[in-house]
Amino acid sequence: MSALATTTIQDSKVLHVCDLNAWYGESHVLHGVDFNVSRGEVVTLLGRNGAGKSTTLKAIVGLLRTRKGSVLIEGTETMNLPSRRVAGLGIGYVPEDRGIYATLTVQENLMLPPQVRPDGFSLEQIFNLFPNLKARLTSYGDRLSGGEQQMLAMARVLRTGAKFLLLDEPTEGLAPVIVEQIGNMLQQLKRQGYSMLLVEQNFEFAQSLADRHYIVDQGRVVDAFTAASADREQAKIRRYLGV
Ligand SMILES: Nc1ncnc2c1ncn2[C@@H]1O[C@H](COP(=O)(O)OP(=O)(O)OP(=O)(O)O)[C@@H](O)[C@H]1O
Repeated sequence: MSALATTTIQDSKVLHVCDLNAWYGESHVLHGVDFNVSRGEVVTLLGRNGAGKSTTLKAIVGLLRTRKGSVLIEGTETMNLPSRRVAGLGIGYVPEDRGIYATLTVQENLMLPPQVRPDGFSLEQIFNLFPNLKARLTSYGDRLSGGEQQMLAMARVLRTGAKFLLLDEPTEGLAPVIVEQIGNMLQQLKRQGYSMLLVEQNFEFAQSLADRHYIVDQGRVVDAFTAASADREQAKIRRYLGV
């Protein structure tokens, strides 16, 4: 067996990405991305449109398979694992489009993905965290507001037992009051020990949650900030984001 297939390292990192390259067809989009997430941490990937943030998430979970480099999840090298095995390591991905099935009800959408760990959220825990979903249980996916779809998408991965969440722009297109609700829910999950990798355009939202931030530009990580240094260097970060 190759060294890659058998690598398992015990440390406090839930994610260790090293020299990640990825392609869409001939188009080389990620050029050696390096970063990590420790257990219980909330880490953001910030950057301008087209910088490569969503592509980084897709390459990590194996939805984009034309890739090279190393992605250790919970110490296990995943580059040669099928997506099903990657999910089994306890990683839950919420894509930018939220992936809600329009012709299935809220309950059917919730129950669709298989449980990957025994200690996923029960329906009761889901309704405690997302009370709106209880009232909408029999509504079809296409009848939900953007905020309800985002909550359903998050609830669905929590039910699977995933403890490490990859969230692609969870606040995109949502009203400020809903953004605040989603921020509160993510804070609760953080207090419960969930690790999160968050792609965000909304720096204020990212700042309210994250322990650390990475700046992605042209398919590379070009800078990194702790929460404290991000407070001091807001002007520099805004320049990176072009805002
Ligand atoms: N399916 C695809 N096929 C070809 N090129 C793509 C595809 N998806 C994204 N790209 C290109 O890859 C590059 C990185 O895109 P990516 O979506 O990762 O950026 P991003 O940082 O997430 O920004 P955004 O917020 O705009 O999605 C961009 O140049 C984009 O045009």
